[in-house]
Amino acid sequence: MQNALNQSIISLDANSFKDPKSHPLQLSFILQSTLNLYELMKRFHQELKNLVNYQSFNYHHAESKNKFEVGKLQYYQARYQLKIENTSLGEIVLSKNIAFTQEEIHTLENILVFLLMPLRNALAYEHAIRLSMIDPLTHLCNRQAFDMTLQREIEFAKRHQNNLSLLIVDIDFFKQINDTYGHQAGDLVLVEFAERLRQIHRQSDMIFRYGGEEFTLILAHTEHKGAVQVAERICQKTAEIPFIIKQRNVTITVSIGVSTHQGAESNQKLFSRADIALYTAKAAGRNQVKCSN
Ligand SMILES: Nc1nc2c(ncn2[C@@H]2O[C@H](COP(=O)(O)OP(=O)(O)OP(=O)(O)O)[C@@H](O)[C@H]2O)c(=O)[nH]1
Repeated sequence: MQNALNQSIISLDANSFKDPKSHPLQLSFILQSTLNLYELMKRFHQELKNLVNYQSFNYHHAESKNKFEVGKLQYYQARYQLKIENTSLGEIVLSKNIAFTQEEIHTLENILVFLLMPLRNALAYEHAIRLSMIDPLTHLCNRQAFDMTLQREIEFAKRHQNNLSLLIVDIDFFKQINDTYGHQAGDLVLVEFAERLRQIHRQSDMIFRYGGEEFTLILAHTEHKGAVQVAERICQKTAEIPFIIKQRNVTITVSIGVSTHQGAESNQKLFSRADIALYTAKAAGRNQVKCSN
């Protein structure tokens, strides 16, 4: 098997550009004019396939879990770990069912060099966007991420006629916790509660800190009955296992509103129904689940 590993230093040779469309300057411009990682990989692949014959193109960046895959992996592979100084920019694997020629490897290595800086920029941009979607206290996704995810999941559910439910979970009398034990202790309760939610609901990318002491869960592929079961479990487990605050066992409860997506309903409507259900649970004495009908 042909394997070219750890090619972090690649020599530049403009003569190897056989296709006039892919002149280095033009290629550089094409790659530098996007910060979107997916778009960048798409453009790179489009340019590269004019110069090198291959059947599959695979990009993977382990740290950010980004992937771009075209075609099915074949026996003969050219594999490159992309790096700038000590920063890993991921791995590119090209493959085909006959061996790469020396000329192809040479061209490939020359063209890869143009990807490095735009790739570093795109990864940094993506990282910054991701950070802006994370709540720094609980490390759950934040409200902005929730709005985007709910929109996406509703569209997906409509297209595939899947069930989708929403839970809004609000800690009861949280102000009292702050007032009694201090704001820092209140913060620790939020962190612990977020961790408990992760344990109860394994799809942690669908749990959000909506704001303050309010959390939301998007339950994809979940009909009304299943969503109520999840909500009941959160409610029971929260009340059942006391939180340790300043070496004291403190019982904390939550109220939960549940709604299940109906027909062509908008995300605002789905959210508003769960919110009304939450309000009903609070009004009915808290520590309980209420559903929207
Ligand atoms: N410690 C801490 N407190 C927060 C944070 N965000 C919001 N809060 C507090 O959460 C409390 C919410 O209080 P309220 O809206 O009155 O609700 P509650 O006391 O939980 O009462 P109910 O929801 O009606 O059961 C306020 O005291 C906010 O200051 C945070 O990040 N950390």
